[in-house]
Amino acid sequence: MAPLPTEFDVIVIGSGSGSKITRPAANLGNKVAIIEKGPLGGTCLNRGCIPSKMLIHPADVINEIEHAKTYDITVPNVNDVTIDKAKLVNYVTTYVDGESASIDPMYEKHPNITHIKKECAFVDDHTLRIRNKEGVNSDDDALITGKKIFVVAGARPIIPKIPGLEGTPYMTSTEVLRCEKTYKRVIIIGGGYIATELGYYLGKTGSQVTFLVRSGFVKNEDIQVQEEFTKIFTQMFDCHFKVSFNKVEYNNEIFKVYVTENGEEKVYEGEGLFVATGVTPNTDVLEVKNANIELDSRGYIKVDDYLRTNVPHIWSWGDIIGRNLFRHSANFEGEYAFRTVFEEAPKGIEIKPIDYPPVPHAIFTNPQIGGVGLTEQQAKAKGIDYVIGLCPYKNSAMGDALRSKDGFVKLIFERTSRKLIGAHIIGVEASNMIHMCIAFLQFGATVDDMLRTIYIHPALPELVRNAARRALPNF
Ligand SMILES: Cc1cc2nc3c(=O)[nH]c(=O)nc-3n(C[C@H](O)[C@H](O)[C@H](O)COP(=O)(O)OP(=O)(O)OC[C@H]3O[C@@H](n4cnc5c(N)ncnc54)[C@H](O)[C@@H]3O)c2cc1C
Ligand SMILES: NC(=O)c1ccc[n+]([C@@H]2O[C@H](COP(=O)([O-])OP(=O)(O)OC[C@H]3O[C@@H](n4cnc5c(N)ncnc54)[C@H](O)[C@@H]3O)[C@@H](O)[C@H]2O)c1
Repeated sequence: MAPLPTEFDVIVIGSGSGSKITRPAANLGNKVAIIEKGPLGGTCLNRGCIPSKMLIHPADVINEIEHAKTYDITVPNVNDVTIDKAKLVNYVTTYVDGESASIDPMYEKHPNITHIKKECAFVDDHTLRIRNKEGVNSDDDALITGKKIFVVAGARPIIPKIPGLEGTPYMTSTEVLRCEKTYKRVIIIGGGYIATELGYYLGKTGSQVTFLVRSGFVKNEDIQVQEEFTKIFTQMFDCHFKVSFNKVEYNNEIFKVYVTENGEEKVYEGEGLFVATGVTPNTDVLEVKNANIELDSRGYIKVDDYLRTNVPHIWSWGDIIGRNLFRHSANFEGEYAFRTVFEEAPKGIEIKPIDYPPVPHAIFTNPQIGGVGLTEQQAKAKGIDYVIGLCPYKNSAMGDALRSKDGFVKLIFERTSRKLIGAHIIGVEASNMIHMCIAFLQFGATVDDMLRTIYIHPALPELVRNAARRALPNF
């Protein structure tokens, strides 16, 4: 490898939403270093959003086939429907690896970009060491300096300290997404985004899954969404709640998970164990303390309303600041950082603090969940006088056509202004349906605005109108 240039105008650490700076800043003539220890594209492309959704869709197809009898369609031997998992995983892996590899030449060919394919760590607030070996600092590590540094190094799965777990071949999401094997039984620890999405995928593609959940499923959702989700998921899969974990054993290719459940000691067995208990920021590996970058109590980087750290020439966003752990919010932040630092500041334009529109989310299970704005419990905690409108899927023309038994649209309005303050959807196409509510919320729509809108008949969004109608008598 040719010796690295040592001085840069801009250093970007992390190639996920860090991509919002790398090429745009280089196109302006800045000498940019992008430091990425893994494949280009970050978590979303390589081990997150993209591969997970590509695997979940075939699981949805299997689910549809299993429910064919609802429409009097006979599928011979419905219990024998199988999937070539190795082929599917191979297809998805090839796709994401190809997409990632396609970013490489864009960086390699750019005259102003130096792509450093190694792990880095701070030496001081302008200097980074480029490690020859991951996790180890050595005297022959190269050092580079940057005038402006953007820390967009994300987060990684956190592993709980359960006695016996360390050293066993458990899987995190990273391994599940590339696992070609179908384990007969998989035990899943966790009940959040990753456990439910990938647990659904595993459960529909040939494994018997057992969810062991510390508290309950999808705890950040509106309380009624949590209840509906739990009702549906427990009909589909073996689910256990209020579980505490005592120890894990792995012998003869079988995991045994020892737990206490409702005061009773129990043991669950499986050939696979999937741990999905949240993430931890990559600030430790980066040795951000050497740059005196302030962290919060959980180890996430503290930034102000301009995404600046306490060090004036260092900015940060995305998972590593722990605000919203989504690719869409990280992209929004990255675009703000580029605009303010490289476009507005040099022109002397007064920089405004980042103004987040409502940050929506979706969970791509079956049923899907889509949400934006306040949950009912948040509205209550804030002392807001609110009005609810709720319409089950089955009370709509398209819901009937789909033979929906479950799911609903729930809208929350502020009583005096009549404005929408929260929308929560659980059911078919919830991740798409929520978008009209995102727009209504962002543009300050009232219940009356929502009812002055013409909805296509008989499309699913009529459910949103029906929920708004049902709110009216409650004002
Ligand atoms: C299984 C799964 C499914 C998901 N599904 C969704 C979804 O459907 N929708 C959604 O919005 N979000 C989803 N997410 C979350 C989403 O992937 C993240 O919020 C998003 O990718 C964060 O982007 P980022 O730019 O902050 O960090 P990342 O994309 O994680 O980028 C950080 C990069 O920094 C690199 N890095 C870290 N430390 C160093 C170092 N010391 N030296 C060099 N390089 C370093 C890492 O290799 C990484 O590539 C999912 C996550 C997972 C795990
Ligand atoms: N569709 C999406 O947008 C999507 C999909 C996947 C992941 N993500 C993002 O990735 C992040 C990480 O996802 P996740 O599912 O790992 O986190 P999460 O916070 O959603 O869920 C973590 C789960 O693990 C449990 N848990 C935590 N500590 C535990 C412990 N010590 N023992 C047992 N259980 C424990 C929690 O109770 C919870 O059920 C999410 O915050 C989310 O923003 C988003």
